[in-house]
Amino acid sequence: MDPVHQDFFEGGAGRERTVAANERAFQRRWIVPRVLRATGDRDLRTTVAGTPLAAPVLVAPTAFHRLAHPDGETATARGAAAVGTAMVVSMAATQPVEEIASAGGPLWFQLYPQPDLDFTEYVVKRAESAGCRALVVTVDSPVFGRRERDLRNGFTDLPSGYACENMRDAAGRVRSIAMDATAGWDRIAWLRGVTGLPILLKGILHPADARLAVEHGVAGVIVSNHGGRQLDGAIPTLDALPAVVAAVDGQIPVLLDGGVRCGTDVVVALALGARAVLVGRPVVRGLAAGGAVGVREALERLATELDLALALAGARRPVDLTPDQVVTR
Ligand SMILES: Cc1cc2nc3c(=O)[nH]c(=O)nc-3n(C[C@H](O)[C@H](O)[C@H](O)COP(=O)(O)O)c2cc1C
Ligand SMILES: CCCCC(=O)C(=O)O
Repeated sequence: MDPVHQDFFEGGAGRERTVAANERAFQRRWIVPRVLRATGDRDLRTTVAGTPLAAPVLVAPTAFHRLAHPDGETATARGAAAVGTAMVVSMAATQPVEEIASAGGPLWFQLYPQPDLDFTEYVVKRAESAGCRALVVTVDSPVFGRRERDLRNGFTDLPSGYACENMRDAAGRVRSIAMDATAGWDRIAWLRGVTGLPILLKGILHPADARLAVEHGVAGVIVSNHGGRQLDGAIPTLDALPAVVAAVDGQIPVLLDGGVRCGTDVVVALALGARAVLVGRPVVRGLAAGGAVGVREALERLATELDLALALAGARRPVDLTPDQVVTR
């Protein structure tokens, strides 16, 4: 891969403290196994916002897949479909959502709220018509994070020949993605009026925001700091998870992304109350290394490791894990 593009995929904001801390937070947790109780077949399946998943690991929305592999987002979607999980298509995808949907697996669509409401509605309708089953609204990006690697590399836009295909307006012109600092909670209420799709908010870290999310009738929240690409110094997601879980009090599912790299990481997040996790960079790395097969192998490996870790932790199903099975040292 072009090292400039690799820096885009791997990098984060500022001094990349949060990028590093997301992974480190998992290293500080230890699993306390239970014994002699997880009898019978294990079952990794779960359902989130109406979408059944073979395992509680989804593909996080990440931008610009054609820069990682010529087959782009379509390959990622094929890899996800092969393992029976959902892919969240980024608004900054380099292929049209209709084409990505041809892979056949369940898709959700990630939206950056745009200041042009008519255009926002147009994009949402398009995702809906393409068969996307949920809308993931990214709320941690009122402005764009300062990515030092990209600034140093002069990487400010897609190279020519590539476009954010889902940013085409009705006239076929590609708009640039705006970060909308004017979007408030009323925008979520507005979105609920323009789509019947379940809405999940991505980028919740504060328990008070989690409660507001419940009050605004969303179908779920994703505890996320955008993989450390927005606010450098933001709390590691695993550290933020317990308070968010307590705040929503079982009313909606809580998902988490950031730093999930292996099956035991998934066990820790589930035990602390996440319904499912999403993975960003591991999927991009799989895509870069081997296209659809690489994505499939990265996700299969996580599912296999999760199955093994569940068995050894004494859980038959993800919901059997309990918070007392994780300690912090
Ligand atoms: C290269 C890259 C591009 C991303 N693009 C988007 C995006 O378009 N929309 C979005 O909501 N999040 C985006 N994210 C954030 C991811 O959805 C997710 O929060 C993060 O990658 C999870 O952390 P992980 O990479 O450690 O798994 C991006 C992350 C990366 C690494
Ligand atoms: C305008 C592209 C946004 C991509 C993104 O969210 C990221 O790189 O983290």
